[in-house]
Amino acid sequence: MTESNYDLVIDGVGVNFSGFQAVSNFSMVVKQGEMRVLLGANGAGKTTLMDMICGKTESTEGRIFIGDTEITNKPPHTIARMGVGRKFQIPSVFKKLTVRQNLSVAAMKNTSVFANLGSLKRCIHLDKLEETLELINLTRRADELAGNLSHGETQWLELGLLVILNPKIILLDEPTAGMTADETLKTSRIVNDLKGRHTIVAVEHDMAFVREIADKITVMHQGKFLAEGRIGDIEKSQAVKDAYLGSGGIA
Ligand SMILES: Nc1ncnc2c1ncn2[C@@H]1O[C@H](COP(=O)(O)OP(=O)(O)OP(=O)(O)O)[C@@H](O)[C@H]1O
Repeated sequence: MTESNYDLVIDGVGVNFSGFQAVSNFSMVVKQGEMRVLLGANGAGKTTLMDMICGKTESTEGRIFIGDTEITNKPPHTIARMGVGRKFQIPSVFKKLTVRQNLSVAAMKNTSVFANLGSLKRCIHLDKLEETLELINLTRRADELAGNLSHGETQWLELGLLVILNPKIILLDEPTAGMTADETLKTSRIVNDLKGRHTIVAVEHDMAFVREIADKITVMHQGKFLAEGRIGDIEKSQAVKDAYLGSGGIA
């Protein structure tokens, strides 16, 4: 695998939970730098698919690759080291540390760039830290305790903790859940900034947000692939309307 070619390839994956087939023969390819949204009704298998990509759930069929490197059923820490980062909805920030300290602690985990901090590496570290603060809109809140941040700001910090590790692939679980309209808009700007630099897969229900960020959408239904395309195609798809959105179409 080369640094310039690391499409996320999901080839016929499935998982059977003691007789219940939650995901079945599901395939998709996400191009390097692409922003892909996963849509589907409750129980469609989106979270289970994300769990298989990051190693939290073992698949019982199929294979997953980053470029040419197979990651199927490797332990989560190995998959993380191979460049897959996931942001869950529940924040894991240190509330008693400042925003800057939180990012600094996270950056230290990136042994490839920041280990054995010499003066040059310390400079890289500081540059990356300031760049990340800027990206997540928290430069002016950098010295605030993380425990004092709003819900939206906490989610952005959480994203920053991921981005500072420079993952190839970023998995986002409903990144705008619980956010105000203004926070949702700012989040779409952050995600759009990340496009091209990272390959992103997001599970998201907020269609206004999806319209802002998605390059392409993949729709799942009852654990299976249902449709894929640009938002216009998905909005027009009768299969999607029938299976997921109901006769009312996309909200
Ligand atoms: N560990 C498990 N054991 C048994 N069944 C499971 C397990 N995890 C998920 N399921 C089932 O698999 C199906 C898919 O669940 P999943 O959470 O992936 O759907 P989803 O598309 O993410 O839904 P939502 O939008 O509600 O989060 C559901 O029927 C769920 O109950």
